[in-house]
Amino acid sequence: MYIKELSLTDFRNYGDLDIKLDKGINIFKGDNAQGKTNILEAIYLCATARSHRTHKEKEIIKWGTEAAHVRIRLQKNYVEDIIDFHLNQNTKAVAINKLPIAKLGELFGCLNIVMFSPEDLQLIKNSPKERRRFIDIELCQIDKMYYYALRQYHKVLKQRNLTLKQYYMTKDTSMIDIWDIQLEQYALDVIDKREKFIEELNKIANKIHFDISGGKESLEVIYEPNVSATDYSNKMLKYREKDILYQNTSIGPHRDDLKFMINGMDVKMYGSQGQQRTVVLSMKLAELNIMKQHIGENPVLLLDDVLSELDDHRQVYLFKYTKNIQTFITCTGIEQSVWNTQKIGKLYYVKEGKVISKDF
Ligand SMILES: Nc1ncnc2c1ncn2[C@@H]1O[C@H](COP(=O)(O)OP(=O)(O)OP(=O)(O)O)[C@@H](O)[C@H]1O
Repeated sequence: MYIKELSLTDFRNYGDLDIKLDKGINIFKGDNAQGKTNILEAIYLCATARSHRTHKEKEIIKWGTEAAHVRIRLQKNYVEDIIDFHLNQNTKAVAINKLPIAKLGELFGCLNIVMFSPEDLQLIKNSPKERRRFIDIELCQIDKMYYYALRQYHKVLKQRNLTLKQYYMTKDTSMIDIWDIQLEQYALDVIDKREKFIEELNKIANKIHFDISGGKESLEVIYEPNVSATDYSNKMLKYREKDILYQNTSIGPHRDDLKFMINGMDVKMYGSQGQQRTVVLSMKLAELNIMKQHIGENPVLLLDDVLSELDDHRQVYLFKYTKNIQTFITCTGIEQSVWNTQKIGKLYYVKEGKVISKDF
């Protein structure tokens, strides 16, 4: 799939923007704080209904205006889709082909993206939350049932935690029992789907990593569920007293993690910075590959200021695996390796929320 056209209205530092995009590589070049990442954020919003960098979505509305709007015209294998994302002070609304969707989850799978930014390079060192986010963003895009299970899981979890907080007044466990029955069904679904996904990811990331490391390193991606599906109900009962005491649910997939091993060594503890970066690159490329297999066409790749963080060798691999994929690159300067090895489709100069394009 590829994005043919992007229009922004009162989005971040853009008033009105309407740009046509290339099927191949689109580069957005400009100094810091000019609006390059804002473009990728708009695309990300149309894929996930969320911003990749803020939970306070009202921040995206251009200062001094009332509402922000993004429109994407998307070409898929056989059809053209239009995605409209609208945000005002009170509501967020999405329409696909001019028909408003009732639930934001319906958007998942319409535009598939993989984003790679310098923060991702910290994936291994960062908190488990970031690693869960990595799994969730990918899985939600390829499996709508996962999205619903995860959403329901978090909704019920919130209710259970609220009930735990009220326990000291009510001394009633019947409500906790009710939440536990519901929670179990969603938890097991989430664990099962994560398990299968990591198994697939592991196989592909291993091959890619082996290739990038010149056959020297064997990567293993290990799913570390906080609790296995078979132990789930027993552990929930066992930890209930503790949960009541701490007023929080201590067991479940909201505490899952991932572990990375190279030739049997824990990368988080012992890996060099270079090894950690290569693992993340392998993971991202595996992510692209899995998405392609599941949706039957290439997703769109967003590279936010990440090229300058990758050495020539890693850049070569990145581009080797992303041929024929529509790619958006933001940068302050263009790496020589890109000029030398890549056919650039369009180059955009970004300055103070204005964009000037140059065709190749
Ligand atoms: N709601 C908003 N209204 C108007 N301008 C905004 C809003 N939110 C952010 N900006 C402006 O957008 C600019 C930042 O844009 P962006 O994050 O895309 O920068 P960038 O070009 O990617 O920079 P860098 O290279 O530093 O990452 C800043 O000038 C900021 O003041």
